[in-house]
Amino acid sequence: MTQPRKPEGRGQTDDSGTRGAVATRAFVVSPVLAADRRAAESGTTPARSPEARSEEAVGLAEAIDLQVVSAEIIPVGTPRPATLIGTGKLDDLAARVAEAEIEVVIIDHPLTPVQQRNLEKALNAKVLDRTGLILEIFGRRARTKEGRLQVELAHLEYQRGRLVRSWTHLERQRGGGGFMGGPGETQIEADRRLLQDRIVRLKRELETVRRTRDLHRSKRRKVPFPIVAIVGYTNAGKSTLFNRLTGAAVMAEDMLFATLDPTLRRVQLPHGTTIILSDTVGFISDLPTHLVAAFRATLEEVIEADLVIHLRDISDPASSAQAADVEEILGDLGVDVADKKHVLEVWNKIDNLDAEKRRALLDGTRGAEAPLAVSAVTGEGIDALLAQVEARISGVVKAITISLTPAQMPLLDWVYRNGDVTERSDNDDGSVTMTVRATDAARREISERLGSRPAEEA
Ligand SMILES: Nc1nc2c(ncn2[C@@H]2O[C@H](COP(=O)(O)OP(=O)(O)OP(=O)(O)O)[C@@H](O)[C@H]2O)c(=O)[nH]1
Ligand SMILES: [Mg+2]
Repeated sequence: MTQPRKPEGRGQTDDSGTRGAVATRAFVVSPVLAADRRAAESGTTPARSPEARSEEAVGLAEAIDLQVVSAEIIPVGTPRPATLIGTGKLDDLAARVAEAEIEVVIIDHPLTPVQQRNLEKALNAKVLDRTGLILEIFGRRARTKEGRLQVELAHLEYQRGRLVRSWTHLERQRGGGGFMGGPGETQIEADRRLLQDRIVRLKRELETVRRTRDLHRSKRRKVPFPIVAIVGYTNAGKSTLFNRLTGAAVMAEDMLFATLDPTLRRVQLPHGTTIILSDTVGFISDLPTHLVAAFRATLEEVIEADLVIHLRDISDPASSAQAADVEEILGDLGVDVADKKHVLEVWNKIDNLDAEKRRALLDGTRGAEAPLAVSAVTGEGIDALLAQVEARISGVVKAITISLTPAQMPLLDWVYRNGDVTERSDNDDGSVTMTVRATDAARREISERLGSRPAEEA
């Protein structure tokens, strides 16, 4: 068995309980199944080491202010259906849980409801699996009404999935004389209906909130500025970069899922192009599917973005596994990650690398197609990033020259609001000729409204 490890870094919790209230003491247990290990070693996807996974689980636990007393990796040969972990290891764990006065045990592996219940009994502590933990974090972070509703919905869907599973399980057990003494079939049916009712009600409420937001969005969409969305694994430095580029003060913390609700800000690029920059929720491996689905609507900023910045923490040893996870989720959202014109990969935290690694990395990033390397903290590479973003966006924003006849003057105000007017001359015949910089969408609309195809400039 692996040595219990005292986690370092990140610690916003300590023994003295700096937050006044006494922190809840927790163990983080990462079961490593022999089958999972073999799959990882056969290497179809970039693998994370069990240590990296464990460290991430500690970060997740700390994100809900648990005081992680110990983190350990437990190899599991054959998973036990009742408890996942074998009896000997479980007894050993239970003794240490009691001794260290642990209230919560995080098991970084999916648990069936039965396993969760049995483990709670055996350990005499609350047990949360990875999905439960992530849902917990999201529940705490949600700020907007929509965010809260989305998390609640994901929670209910998660519960429903588990109810169904345990129900099937019990049905299989029927006649076998009561297995775990769980709720009876009718009770579960009733629970399920109750859940279903709440899900339906919640979805309706969410729909109302979304309609209002869509209204705001379509108003914003008329604004001629292209949207650039920063996405990436949780803790990659998205908010730090966002703050650096916008001068805003969005919460950037060494904490997983510091950002939940998307934040938008207007930014002016060096050559005058204005963009709307969006900071979004971080991604994580094994992100519960309910959660991805629930956040789909908020992630529409990403789906609709004119440019997606995929920010990676290149100093994290798990960086390539994280990038693979992010690309998978982006793909699920309908973003074509292979389209390098649309998705710009940026390597962050280069200040964290030692000189040798850094040189090796930067030598590899010289080519035109190579990712940009930056440090959101020191500001290194940021000018090059801005130039790159502007170059990409200039393909989206183009200048057009239009003329409004005196009869079309009522449209003048609209043009000003929907484009960036860079030149204007008022002609003797009462018409107005102007040069307008506008996005693809806005240009289309201008030509529709004017009933003519405006001349496009380079
Ligand atoms: N050394 C170094 N640290 C950085 C850099 N960029 C961000 N960080 C740190 O990384 C941690 C996470 O930064 P955030 O900006 O909150 O990351 P995020 O991607 O927004 O995270 P979530 O919102 O939780 O998904 C913070 O402690 C930052 O100070 C960088 O370029 N170099
Ligand atoms: Mg953030």
